[in-house]
Amino acid sequence: MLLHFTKMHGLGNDFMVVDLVTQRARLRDEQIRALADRHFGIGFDQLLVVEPPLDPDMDFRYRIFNADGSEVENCGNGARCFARFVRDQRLTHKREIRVETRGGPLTLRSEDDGRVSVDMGTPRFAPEALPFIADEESLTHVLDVEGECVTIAVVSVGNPHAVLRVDDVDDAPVAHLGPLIEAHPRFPQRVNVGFMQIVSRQEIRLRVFERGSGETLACGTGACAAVACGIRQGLLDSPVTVHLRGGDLTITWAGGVASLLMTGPAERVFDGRVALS
Ligand SMILES: N[C@H](CCC[C@H](N)C(=O)O)C(=O)O
Repeated sequence: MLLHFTKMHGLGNDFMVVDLVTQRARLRDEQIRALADRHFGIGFDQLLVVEPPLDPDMDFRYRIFNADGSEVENCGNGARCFARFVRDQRLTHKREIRVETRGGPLTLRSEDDGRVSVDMGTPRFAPEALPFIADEESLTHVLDVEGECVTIAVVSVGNPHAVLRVDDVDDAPVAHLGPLIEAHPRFPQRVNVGFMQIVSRQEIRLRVFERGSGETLACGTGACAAVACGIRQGLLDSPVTVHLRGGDLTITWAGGVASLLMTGPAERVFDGRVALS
């Protein structure tokens, strides 16, 4: 079968987006991994799948698969591209849609200036929310990484994140510590790893080694996670500008049970068709 898809990106975090509302297809893990390959396939950080909702109160089901084929709970940059895609494809005319994900419901709003605002829900710091193996909830935790003691903060924004502070993201040990923390045994379902440099109380620089995809140019849930941890530790004041390698996001959070709000761009690159074996 020929599968129609659209290649999109949010600040260089790139996606293959597939409409399975008007198309019928089942994608197996090995097919997703093959399509993710940047040399022998299409190449993407995540595959985003649009499906009819299971809950009639929702507009769509939003499924997310990493480059390694693992299905995950949330994808912030992808949510903005999802919102643009369903309107471009005339699957909805609504400006504001509610979508169901494995990590819970999201509200996506397409703004007049072409950007998309996403209500990312309430951050959860309890270790069991990630899951993360720890004796108690704490502002930070010390992780033994091959004999090196690494101080991290942990948070779930639907998907799990560990956030480290670094003096300068440009020489942060992303390639070394990223995979070691991603697969650390205290994270039974692995974890996304953020390296945060605090520039001021309302500005950070951030690099993210993503679970199942490696370092990406930007990570929306990673930006939300870093800001939530920084505000909770009294280091940041909302709203925060997050400088990622692919561009900037604005993250707002009033604390407590308030939602994290993210606003940023969503770009289409090309449409294509791929033969599924
Ligand atoms: N790039 C996505 C994050 C994907 C999360 C995925 N790497 C996971 O395993 O949770 C974002 O913009 O939020």
